[in-house]
Amino acid sequence: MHVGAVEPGERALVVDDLIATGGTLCAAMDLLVKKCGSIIEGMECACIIELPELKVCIVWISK
Ligand SMILES: O=P(O)(O)OC[C@H]1O[C@H](OP(=O)(O)OP(=O)(O)O)[C@H](O)[C@@H]1O
Ligand SMILES: Nc1ncnc2[nH]cnc12
Repeated sequence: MHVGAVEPGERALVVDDLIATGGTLCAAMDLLVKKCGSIIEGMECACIIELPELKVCIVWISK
């Protein structure tokens, strides 16, 4: 993620191409909150492909 990628007042959509354990997607969300949390109005995430055999269910809560 580049410095200044998200500016004050903007919304953020985090997209990962594939979700396996969800670790990468959660880490990206955590990074956004850590760096820009106080200036982001809304955050959502999405993935294109999931691996259903892993039966992953993500509950991400901003810390
Ligand atoms: O849900 P997770 O368990 O975190 O796994 C998903 C991540 O794994 C893959 O990336 P990878 O680390 O293989 O690198 P790549 O993007 O270069 O393929 C994929 O692109 C996701 O970003
Ligand atoms: N279990 C998995 N299968 C395929 N690609 C992956 N990328 C990360 N985890 C993966």
